[in-house]
Amino acid sequence: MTSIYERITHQSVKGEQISPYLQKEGIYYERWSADRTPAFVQEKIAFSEEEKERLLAVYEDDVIRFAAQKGYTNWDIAVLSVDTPEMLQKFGSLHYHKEDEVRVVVGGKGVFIIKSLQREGYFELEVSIGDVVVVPQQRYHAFKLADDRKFAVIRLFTGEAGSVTYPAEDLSFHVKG
Ligand SMILES: CSCCC(=O)C(=O)O
Ligand SMILES: [Fe+2]
Ligand code: NI
Repeated sequence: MTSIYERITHQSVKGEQISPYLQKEGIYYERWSADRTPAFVQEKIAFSEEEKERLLAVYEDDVIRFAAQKGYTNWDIAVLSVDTPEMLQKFGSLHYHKEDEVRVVVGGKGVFIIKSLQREGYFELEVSIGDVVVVPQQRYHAFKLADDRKFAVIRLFTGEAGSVTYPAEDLSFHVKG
């Protein structure tokens, strides 16, 4: 269930407060139907290439519509878990991109840690299957797994470079909070 936790104020934001909160923070958010998830997504941590293709296929119509609507030109699927320490390390470090970070959650749960526009510090956005999130270019953020230790997303890009990661410096940031 989507939720927000403000690290500085220790406030939580849930339910219908989520959309207005993210709008004020400049984070695009929408919900897609999550009732199309193939059974293997719940049962496994790592997916075969064939399973990744199957997962992309069940979202393909929505992905094509969304890409056309927002001008994204290509997409792929990324699966993070305790079995992908290098990706966890890379995305767990504070960073930004020079294009939007566009993620459709198609498996598991995850936490985006995003630098607030409204106040000092960072807020944590926990997302799950069906959540669509766009972290705008240049925005400082990081990522960590949630309690079910795996996270599968469809990533949409505007350029061939994909989402190149640029390290960000902020001494007040700690991925654990
Ligand atoms: C793998 S989705 C979220 C992690 C992230 O910040 C990124 O992909 O750049
Ligand atoms: Fe990122
Ligand atoms: Ni520290």
